[in-house]
Order: sequence, then structure tokens, then C-alpha cells
Amino acid sequence: MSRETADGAASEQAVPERPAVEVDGLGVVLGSGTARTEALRGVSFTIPYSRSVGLVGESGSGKSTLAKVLAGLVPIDTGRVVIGGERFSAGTSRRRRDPGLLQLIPQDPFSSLSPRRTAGQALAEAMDPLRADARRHRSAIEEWFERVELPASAAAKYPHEFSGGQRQRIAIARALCTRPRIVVADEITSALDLSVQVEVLELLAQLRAELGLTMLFISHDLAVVRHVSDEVAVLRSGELREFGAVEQIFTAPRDEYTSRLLDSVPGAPGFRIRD
Ligand SMILES: Nc1ncnc2c1ncn2[C@@H]1O[C@H](COP(=O)(O)OP(=O)(O)OP(=O)(O)O)[C@@H](O)[C@H]1O
Repeated sequence: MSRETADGAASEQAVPERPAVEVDGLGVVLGSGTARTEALRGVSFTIPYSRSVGLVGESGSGKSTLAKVLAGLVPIDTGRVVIGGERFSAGTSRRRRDPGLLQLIPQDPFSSLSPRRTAGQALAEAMDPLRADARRHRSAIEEWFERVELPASAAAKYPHEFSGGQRQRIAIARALCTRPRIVVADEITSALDLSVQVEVLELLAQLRAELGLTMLFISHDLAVVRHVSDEVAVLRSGELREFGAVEQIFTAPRDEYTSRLLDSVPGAPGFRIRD
């Protein structure tokens, strides 16, 4: 979105008035019969453009369900989400998302990258689904590999030929090469060794700053969330228990559940990975 400047030129930097993401009274029911679960219940929050919201909560609290709703992979039962001004609700929630609007970076790139496609093909497919030819998009693919600090030769390799950290770099490149304004990162470092986690997080932070990305960053690792978020949303059993600025959440949580989550962090309350 752009606005007219004083001299009449459109400004790319202009900040749109609506938030990038609005989640309003969101409810999602999964499964049926005895497996029926209210995965999300009355969840509301917003993410302004270029901000990063960390989403935390215990296993089963509904974090991945929320990620999938935003990506259009899980239908909405009640409430609505508005992404880049486009409204999705019960009847429309699985409408195909514009790839330039929002991209999901999944937890496990090994299962999301096809074993039969080279890394270059995976990027070509993301950039141009109708003419997914790696040769046709060679220079753009090479540029993206450079951005995620992989050699150009990576384009010809298959997922099993990479380490976990390299595969996550490919998943980041594949998501970002469609030039989304918003990314949802779902536990993207949880399967990686600590040193590799730090490298991937630093890369993501750098790309986020360069591209002005809006981000929902999901992790059960509170130290990591503190490092990458401006605001933090705390989910418990499908409900939003607390939403606030990162320092407020970590130093003066208002909800007793948030306090308990923080207490479970090693070395809490002084445990931190930045500064
Ligand atoms: N297909 C399904 N059918 C029924 N219930 C489901 C289904 N998928 C997930 N659930 C339930 O929905 C709830 C939310 O699950 P979700 O995967 O969103 O949690 P999460 O916070 O991402 O957990 P984790 O951190 O373990 O990935 C859980 O109680 C889970 O058991």
C-alpha cells in the first residue's frame, strides 16, 4: 500500500493505517466425536505492520492451529481474521491466500520440502507456480541462496543433501522469495542444535529488518521469543491469557499463567539471550 507524498509521488515507505494482521474473536474446533477439541476460543489481537509478535504457550495450547488459520490451512469456526485488509471468516477462511501477502515457514522443512525436487526447483515453484522452471528463474534463485548464505550450487541439490540448519535456510528463502509482507514462523528452530538455532535466528532477524517484514513468531522457547519479538501473546488451552510488550511480559507479567511459564525457563527470571 502506498500514499501520495507532498510532491505527488507515491511513497513505498508509507505506513498503512490498518494493522497487518487482525485476529478478532477467533474460534476453531478440530476433530469430531470424542476427539473434538476447541483448539482456539475467542482469541483477539493485532499485529501492526513491521512488528514482530511472539506466540508462546504450552504444548497443545493452540499455537500451530493459529498459524494454520493465518495460512488458510485450517478453517475458522467463529470470529474472523483480517490479513493485509483481506477479511476471512467461517465461510471464506480457506480461500487461497495471495502468496505475496503471507507465508508460513514450517517447523520441519524436511517434511515440507519435496524429496524429489531440488532446492532450486522448490524456489522456482514458490516464485512462479505456473512456470516452475529453475533455469528460467536462475538468477533470482541464486540471489535468494546468497541472501540466506548458501552457495549457488545448493540450487541443484535435494533436501536430503543438506543439514537441518541448511534446510531451514532453504525454507526461509522459499517463503521470502514470494515477497510476502507477513511471515508466520512456526517453531522454526526447535529441531536444531543451539549454535545452529542462533545462526538461523540471526539470519531471520537480518532479513526481517531488510525487508520490513511483519512476523508472528511461534516458539515454546521463551528465551528465543524474548530475543525476536516486540510484543508477546500468551496462549493457554486455546485462550489468549496475556498480550503485551515483550519487556512487560518478561519483567512484570500480569497473568499468573504467564508467571508460571516464565518460572519454567532455565535460570529464570534472569535467563536471557540478548544484551
Ligand atoms: N486434527 C485434530 N483433531 C482434534 N484435535 C486436534 C487436532 N489437531 C490438534 N488438535 C488439538 O488441538 C489443540 C491445539 O493443538 P496445536 O497443535 O494447535 O497446539 P500447539 O500449541 O501448537 O502444540 P505444540 O507446541 O505441541 O505443537 C490440542 O489440544 C491438540 O491436541
